[in-house]
Amino acid sequence: MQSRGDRRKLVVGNWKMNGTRAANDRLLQAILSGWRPLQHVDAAICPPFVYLPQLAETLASSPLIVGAQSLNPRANGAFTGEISGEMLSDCGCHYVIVGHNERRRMQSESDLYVAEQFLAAQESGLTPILCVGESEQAREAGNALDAIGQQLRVVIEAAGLEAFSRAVVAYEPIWAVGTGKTATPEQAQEVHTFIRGQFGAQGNGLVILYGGSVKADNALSLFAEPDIDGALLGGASLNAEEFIAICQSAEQVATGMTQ
Ligand SMILES: O=C[C@H](O)COP(=O)(O)O
Repeated sequence: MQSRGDRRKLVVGNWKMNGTRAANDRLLQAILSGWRPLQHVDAAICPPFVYLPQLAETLASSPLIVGAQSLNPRANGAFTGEISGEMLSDCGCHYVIVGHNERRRMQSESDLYVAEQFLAAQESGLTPILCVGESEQAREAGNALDAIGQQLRVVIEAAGLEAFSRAVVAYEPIWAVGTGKTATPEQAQEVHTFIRGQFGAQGNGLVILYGGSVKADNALSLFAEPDIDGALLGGASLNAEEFIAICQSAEQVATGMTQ
């Protein structure tokens, strides 16, 4: 049975709708020049679709992994403006984020649609990062775990538990995303324990990230929690020093766990 020490840590930078070719080059060069090798942590960057080839090329001989922010679940066809999983694989992606709360809200992506994306990602050889999280209202009403349980259940029913051996889950409380309000380590740990519990014995191997205003100065205390295996970063991933420092915090905690 896998334990906490067997799970690699993972830090994923979601650049959201930010960047230009020139700005990306500057940011990537700053990250690469400040990078210190990580033994127990994987690090990935998910830029906007149009910059995937740029990142795949720049990061090709680096330890940094490339991911995408979304995909259309169909294989191909008359879906103007959409991008398939096969296209993402073809562009050098390893991960793809599905169910990010910004897309659930702004693009009206339903739980069922997210489940289709999850399946399509795996069919294309990508590792989905499934985002779940509750609204502020749900938290205040004491319904946070119900809301998250429902989001997970729809994907588990569609894909099966075994599919999560090739997936990552990210807990992102909506009220903490881009707001500067972070869930306390204890609040996040409670939800991560709940999420892991939905997968039975298989949950021991599942990498579960926390996302929502993670910064260099709060990462260590979050990563120290037994069920927080890394972070999905927004704003902090646009700053090389912050991004590197957060990856190093994950390494520090992971190194402590293996000693
Ligand atoms: O995908 C990343 C999350 O939405 C977190 O964003 P944030 O770190 O800017 O709060």
